[in-house]
Amino acid sequence: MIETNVSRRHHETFLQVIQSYYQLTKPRIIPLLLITTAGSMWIAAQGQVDPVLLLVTMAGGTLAAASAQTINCIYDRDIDYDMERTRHRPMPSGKVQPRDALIFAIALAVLSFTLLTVFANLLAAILALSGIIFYVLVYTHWLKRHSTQNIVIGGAAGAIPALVGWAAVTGTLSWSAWLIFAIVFLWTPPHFWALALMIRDDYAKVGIPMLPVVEGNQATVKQIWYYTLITVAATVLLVYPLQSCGVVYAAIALSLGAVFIRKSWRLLHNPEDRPTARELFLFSISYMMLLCLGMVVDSLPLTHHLVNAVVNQLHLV
Ligand code: HEM
Ligand SMILES: CC(C)=CCC/C(C)=C/CC/C(C)=C/COP(=O)(O)OP(=O)(O)O
Repeated sequence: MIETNVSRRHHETFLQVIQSYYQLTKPRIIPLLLITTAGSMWIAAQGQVDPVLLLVTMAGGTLAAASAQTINCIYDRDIDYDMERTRHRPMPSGKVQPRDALIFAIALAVLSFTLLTVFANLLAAILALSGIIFYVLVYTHWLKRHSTQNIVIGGAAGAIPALVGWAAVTGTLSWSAWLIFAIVFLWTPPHFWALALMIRDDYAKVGIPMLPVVEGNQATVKQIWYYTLITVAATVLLVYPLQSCGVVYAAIALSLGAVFIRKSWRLLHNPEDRPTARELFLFSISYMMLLCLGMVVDSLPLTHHLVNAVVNQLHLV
């Protein structure tokens, strides 16, 4: 009986340790990063992605993002302790020691690099590694605590998974790859600043110079508005002049863009309204997810057949 209790306690502790390491990787953000990788892979492969390559690239991307986030958790443990939203993360709550977390992060990065080099290619591996380095050095160390433009420039790290996907399929980077990168890059300010408007006080408390803290809500919603317009305009360039996507993607991108612009417009006229900011933040996630799924669906051979059939029918009429 006593033995059973002891082994149950060991079991619980083991599960808690696993859970703490899992939390260090900020796992809720990773699926969307992978969806941008997938969108890019499908366009690059013209709708026919090798399932093994897909699996390897997703795994490599996951490991790289997890490594980057873990190092960010180590570095930011001081401010994470002071903010309500982040106080219960494994580092500030003392569940994982910095040294152990660092070993974990390095192991993840090495695994990611090896996996991508062996089963995808060196360019994909180098890009993923540069994503980690950029996120840690440029965003976390250099900009986050020092500039209102922290997430604009730092946001480039979050756009790198799209490049990884393209590189994994083709071994090179093309204009379309850079355009998908640009779409995620330009989308990041509306995504993050909408959230920053909601949790401005938390950032102010720890002295992080997020735009709403330093320049106020009015200036922030104006910036969100401009970035929203440029993001939507950028999504169209994949159709024309790059011709990497067709009508199905165009319809999806324009419909999503219209909603994104409408919500951003509402925030522009209600800069102090938290529910409006929250709505835009939540929509930004659906927007990126559906846009990338639109890229995938558009690129499928079946979609091309259907579109051609419809066009032929229209010609006959
Ligand atoms: C520098 C750029 C970025 C910053 C500063 C940022 C910041 C944040 C923050 C602070 C949250 C709230 C998370 C929480 O409550 O713990 C969040 C949520 C989220 N972010 Fe971002 N983000 C950035 C870029 C991205 C990118 C590139 C993606 C994916 C393409 C992304 C996907 C998400 C998702 C899916 C959520 C919701 C997670 C949930 O359900 O809780 N973010 N972001
Ligand atoms: C290819 C590759 C490895 C890319 C990795 C890039 C990456 C991890 C991007 C995510 C960006 C992000 C969610 C930042 C959170 O900001 P924060 O850490 O300031 O948020 P917090 O206030 O919640 O700590």
